[in-house]
Amino acid sequence: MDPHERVIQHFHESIRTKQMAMDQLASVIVDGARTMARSLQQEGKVLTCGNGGSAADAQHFSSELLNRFEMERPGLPAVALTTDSSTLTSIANDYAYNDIFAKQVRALGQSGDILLAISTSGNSPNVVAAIEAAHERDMRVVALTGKDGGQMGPLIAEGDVEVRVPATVTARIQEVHLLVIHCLCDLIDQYLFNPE
Ligand SMILES: O=C(CO)[C@@H](O)[C@H](O)[C@H](O)[C@H](O)COP(=O)(O)O
Ligand SMILES: [Zn+2]
Repeated sequence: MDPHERVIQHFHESIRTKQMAMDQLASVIVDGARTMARSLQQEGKVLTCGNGGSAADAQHFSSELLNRFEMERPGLPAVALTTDSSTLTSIANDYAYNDIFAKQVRALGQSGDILLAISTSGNSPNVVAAIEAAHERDMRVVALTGKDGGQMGPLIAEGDVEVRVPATVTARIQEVHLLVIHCLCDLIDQYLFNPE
């Protein structure tokens, strides 16, 4: 094992995946940002969820909305459903781990809100359940997925947007998800605060 070579290989694969994603995903990312901006313009909010690295991504996105991305502007309403350990542990303890996001979506979600659902496999049962809960609440879903979209793919309904990264390795998919999140933040700011 040559560690230097392995690092170079990670960079090469990340660059290649981002290039493929750029070619395939630019317009669907624009759709996702437009869907979110429209909701925010109409007093909606964004709820975010995911597991592991995707939980970090969910929090990353919500903090950039609540505070700011690159532009000076008022905070925007977003809630990461991954952060309240009392709520997460009580739902997991009293009901099931699979319900940790769905129960929060049913409590906080209102018609016209957005769920940003992040899963590299599309198969995390708690994220799948959150999408079902969001649809019950008449919310739209912006899903960041990868691989074959997993169980989340078929749940994408009219008005929802799925950004499916064309890759199978979790780390590569996550690296693109972060870039997509920054594109969404930038476009939301443009739609809301710099319209033509
Ligand atoms: O960050 C990583 C791997 O790079 C892990 O923490 C990863 O996010 C976790 O294994 C997740 O549970 C994977 O869930 P998902 O992306 O399939 O929904
Ligand atoms: Zn990771």
